[in-house]
Order: sequence, then structure tokens, then C-alpha cells
Amino acid sequence: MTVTETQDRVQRPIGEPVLEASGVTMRFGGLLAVNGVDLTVREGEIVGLIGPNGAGKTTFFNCLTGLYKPTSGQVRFAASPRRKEQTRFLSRQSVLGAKTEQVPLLNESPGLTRPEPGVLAPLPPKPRAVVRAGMARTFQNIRLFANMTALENVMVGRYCRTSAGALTSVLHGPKFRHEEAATRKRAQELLDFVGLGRSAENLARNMPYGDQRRLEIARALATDPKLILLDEPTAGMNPQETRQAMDLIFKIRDAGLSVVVIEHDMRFIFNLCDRVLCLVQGQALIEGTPAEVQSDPRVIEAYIGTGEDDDDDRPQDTAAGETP
Ligand SMILES: Nc1ncnc2c1ncn2[C@@H]1O[C@H](COP(=O)(O)OP(=O)(O)OP(=O)(O)O)[C@@H](O)[C@H]1O
Repeated sequence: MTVTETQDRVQRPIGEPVLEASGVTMRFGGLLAVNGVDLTVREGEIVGLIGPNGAGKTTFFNCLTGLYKPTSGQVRFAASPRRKEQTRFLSRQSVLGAKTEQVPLLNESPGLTRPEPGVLAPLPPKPRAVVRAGMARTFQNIRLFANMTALENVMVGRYCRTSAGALTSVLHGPKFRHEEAATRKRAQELLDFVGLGRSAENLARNMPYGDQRRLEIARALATDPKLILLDEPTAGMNPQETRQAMDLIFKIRDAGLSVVVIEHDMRFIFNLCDRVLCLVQGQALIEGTPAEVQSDPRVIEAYIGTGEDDDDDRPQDTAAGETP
């Protein structure tokens, strides 16, 4: 990735906001983990979240994804548009570029806010409803079903988009079989998309570490998100796997999704992201382009001041080619 490419990406026209966090604050008893943080993520944007250990990145992530209800502040999301309950299937263009296909519609869910496209609304109250609204995430630690195959892991992610009820599933009726076949097909497409098409029948626990991380992303994509949040997607990866992860995230963005990513690898973040938000002690220190953030002396000080001795944790490779 060259400097020019990074700058071109910043100048790319970006779309409407898909996520808006304003004044998000999260307290754990007496500890103020996140303090009045704002963030807007737009369609087709890759936004990085950086900060030293304990800065509040994961806590903020958990607020964005509805896992935590912020102590104060608001998170608003452009949820999927309202769909007709009585229409069970819809022919549409797949977000990941697959051919037009019959995809199962969402079930109407009580409490799920479904505004028109482009209109932001408060997050639905339950994490599952947030996923249905179009937000997916991965976690810092791999959370795969170790004894299931890669394909089955992705199929599990797909089930929030199927409409067969418990009885239909138990009886294995025609509707169940139809959905099962569609789910299997879609799961295979997603494995192909992340480069794991040939590993479909491998048990997750037998897969190399980098493949497991990609499998997690495939499973998150199976929920048909418009926004995907990745918590340290390259943690523990070797340089080759890290490069592959970067290519995959670009591919996801090029397919029309927005991405928010937490990472400690600064080179990765500054080469990947359109914008970067740096948190320090729960507060936003700076938000800007990679060039702006990595050349800000406060960012450098925040990292060095923690005593972290991992070079990768320090800002490096400025867009201007200077070493800070
Ligand atoms: N569930 C919790 N209960 C109490 N304190 C918590 C909880 N989760 C996080 N914290 C505290 O909140 C602060 C922010 O933690 P958080 O995990 O969000 O930071 P982080 O930037 O993601 O760190 P890291 O880079 O090490 O993952 C830390 O002081 C942490 O100990």
C-alpha cells in the first residue's frame, strides 16, 4: 500500500452516515471507561479505533454494538428498511456481489426499530435485534464452534436471516429444506469470498489461526450486515496473514459495507483506514485521517507514556513518509 493509495482512499466520496455515536459514556462502578465519545461512520468507510491498552476501545465497541447500554449518550444506526412480514422471500442483489438470489426476509421482531434507509434511529434493545438490523461484529478472542465444520459455522451465522420456526425445523418440512439449501449455498459463497472455499468441510479447530479469523469474518458476514465491527482482527497473525486480512477488509468495503476496526498494529491501521479515532483514558484524543493522527505528537506521547515496548504499538510510517 503506497502513500498515494492511502490518500486517494481518503478523498473517495463517502455516503450517508450508517452509525452515529454521540456523547457515549460508560461507567463500571467508579471507573469511567468511556467518557463522552462521538463517532460517525458513513457508508463505504473504514474507520479505525486505536489507543493504548485500557483506553476504552472494546468498551466503546460494546456500546456501539448494543452489548452494553451506555451510562449516558446515544448510539443511532441506519437499520434495515421495513420489510413486509407476509412476504417471506425477496429476490435481490447480494451485497457481496453474488448473483441475484432468493433471500429469506427478516421476521418482524418486537422492539426492532426499522426506519427508512438513511434514517438513523436508536439501537434496538437486544443484541440479536441489532444483528438483524444490519450490524455484525467479531471479538478479540476467537469464538468459533470448534467441533463444527467451517461451513456449519457460517451457516449458524446465517440463521438470523431465516424464517423457519422451531416446529418447521423439527419437522424438516419443505420450507425448512428450502431454507437449509439456501443457507448452505450462501455459506459456501461467503467461504469463497473470504478465501476459505476449499476448507468448507474442515473442522474449525483444525484450521490454521489466520483461517479461523477469516472464518469468524465469514460468519459475521452471513448475517448480511451493512456495518461490520472487527475487534483486533490481526491479533496473533503472522505478516502474511496480516496482509491477507487487510486485502479481505478492502474487499468487504468494496462490496459496499462500512467497517470499524480496533487494532494495535499501527501500520495496519494507517494503511487500511479512511479515518482513525484515537482514545486515551476513555476520551477521544483526536479523530482524523491516518496522516493527521499519526503525526499528532499527543498520539505518540500517549503510546510511549504507557511504557508499552512493542514497536508495532507506536505510530509509524507517516503518510508523508516521515518517521514521527
Ligand atoms: N466489564 C468491566 N467491568 C469493569 N471494568 C471494566 C470492564 N470492562 C472493561 N473495564 C475497564 O475499563 C477500562 C477500559 O477497558 P477496555 O477493555 O475497553 O480497554 P481497551 O482499550 O479495549 O484495552 P485493550 O487494548 O487492552 O483491549 C479498563 O480500565 C478496564 O479494566
